Amino acid sequence: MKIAVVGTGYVGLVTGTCLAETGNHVTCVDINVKKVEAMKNGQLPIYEPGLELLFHRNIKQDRLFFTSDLAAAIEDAKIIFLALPTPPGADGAADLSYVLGAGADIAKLLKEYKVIVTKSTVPVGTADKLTAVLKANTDVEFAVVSNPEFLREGVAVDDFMKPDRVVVGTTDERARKLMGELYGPYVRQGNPIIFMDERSSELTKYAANSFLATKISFMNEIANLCELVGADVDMIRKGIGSDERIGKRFLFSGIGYGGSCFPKDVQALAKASEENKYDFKILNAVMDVNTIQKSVLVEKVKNYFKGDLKGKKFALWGLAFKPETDDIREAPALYIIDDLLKAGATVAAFDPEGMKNVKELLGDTISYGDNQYDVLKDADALLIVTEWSVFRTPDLDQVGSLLKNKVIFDGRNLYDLQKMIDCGFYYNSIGRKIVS
Ligand SMILES: NC(=O)c1ccc[n+]([C@@H]2O[C@H](COP(=O)([O-])OP(=O)(O)OC[C@H]3O[C@@H](n4cnc5c(N)ncnc54)[C@H](O)[C@@H]3O)[C@@H](O)[C@H]2O)c1
Ligand SMILES: O=c1ccn([C@@H]2O[C@H](COP(=O)(O)OP(=O)(O)O[C@H]3O[C@H](CO)[C@@H](O)[C@H](O)[C@H]3O)[C@@H](O)[C@H]2O)c(=O)[nH]1
Repeated sequence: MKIAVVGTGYVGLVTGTCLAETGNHVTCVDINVKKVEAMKNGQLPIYEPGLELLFHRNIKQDRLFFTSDLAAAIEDAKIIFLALPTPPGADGAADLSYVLGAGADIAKLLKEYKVIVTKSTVPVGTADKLTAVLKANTDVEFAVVSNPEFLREGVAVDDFMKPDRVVVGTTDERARKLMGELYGPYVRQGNPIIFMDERSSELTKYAANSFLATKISFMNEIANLCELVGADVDMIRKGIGSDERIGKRFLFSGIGYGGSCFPKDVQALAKASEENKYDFKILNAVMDVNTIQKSVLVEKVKNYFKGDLKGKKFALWGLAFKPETDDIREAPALYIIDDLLKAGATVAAFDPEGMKNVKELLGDTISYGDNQYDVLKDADALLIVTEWSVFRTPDLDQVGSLLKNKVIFDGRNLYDLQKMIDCGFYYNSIGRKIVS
């Protein structure tokens, strides 16, 4: 099938590449001309495990194309995916200008029936708004479909190729048939394509992200309580996670959820509720807990150093908002760096993939290492911020000898408490005993 994907960010590029992988002819279009040129030259603009292989294979076999010309991209496409940004506006509501703007541009180019699919995360009622924009600009028939994306960065290719479910919101029979045909190869293991109306589909995406964010904030509150009552959050995680009704996943307490989705989507759902005169109390609590949790690690540091961080040097392991991505949008590391710098400290950081983006954002306000040990020299303490695999089993003798003090603050609970005692570290993690 001929497909167009508008927007080649984390979602658009993965969607386009994975749709080409099952034999479709996919043209990806982006307004960022430099990015398009780089992709045409075989350069992948993001780090996403497994994507490079499929990207090169599908370009080489003439199934995956890039352009900045919208008309050329959509000319023969039966389905046009919109994978455009929906950032928070000043009031927290999702900004739909990219999606609606692209809708108007597409409408003016329509010559025959096409299916226009929103992959972007959009509030309830967007399909209606998009339909109205298209109708105002064309007399040609079309269908607007909601098809939210559930991929996680770092495992995006797997999530797209083998989704837990595909949600398709449409009341148009022709569109339903085309979407079913397109997604058939991705649900061969029996995971469902769940068809529903557009509004339910749009809300499903926000409900999923908000529920997951709620799980995380809940566990962060349990962790904070654990520290007061002398319990261990990791034991509690195991204890409740083995109940199938709760489930083992997404119960890890830490330094708050980040990334380009949870913070903005929880906020957008709260805003949409407010606009509908509904006081969604849980969401406000989830956001409040997350705001507090982002400062928990630096609070621990301040307590240890009796409030005086002036002139102290801190080593940071991890900058990306989660492992296996170079994405630093709403990364807890950025909040931690900001707090440390404001307190008069200096920061030396290492991240396997996230340093390029942080350098672009922060320049030399912090220093960077070539590897994780580089940043430890003469540091007053080490802070673990992202749980990259490479940080899981460090050479603790080397860590201890490079650091000025054998002090670790761990925002991801990577290490065994007894091991840290045996190695002579002061070790302060989340929701567990402080050991030294
Ligand atoms: N990142 C994720 O993990 C993820 C997962 C599921 C859903 N989503 C949702 O998907 C949407 C896209 O997210 P993303 O992370 O891929 O965004 P992104 O910022 O990485 O990419 C957006 C791309 O769109 C391009 N663009 C902007 N305006 C354009 C236009 N008029 N025409 C063509 N291209 C244009 C930009 O240049 C950029 O390359 C958002 O609504 C997001 O909430 C994201
Ligand atoms: O037990 C956990 C799991 C995650 N996190 C944090 O939650 C954030 C989000 O993590 P994750 O969900 O793995 O990454 P994303 O790539 O942001 O994916 C989420 O957001 C996407 C965009 O909407 C959705 O498509 C995905 O289904 C949804 O998981 C990160 O800061 C994690 O550190 C925790 O603190 N504890």
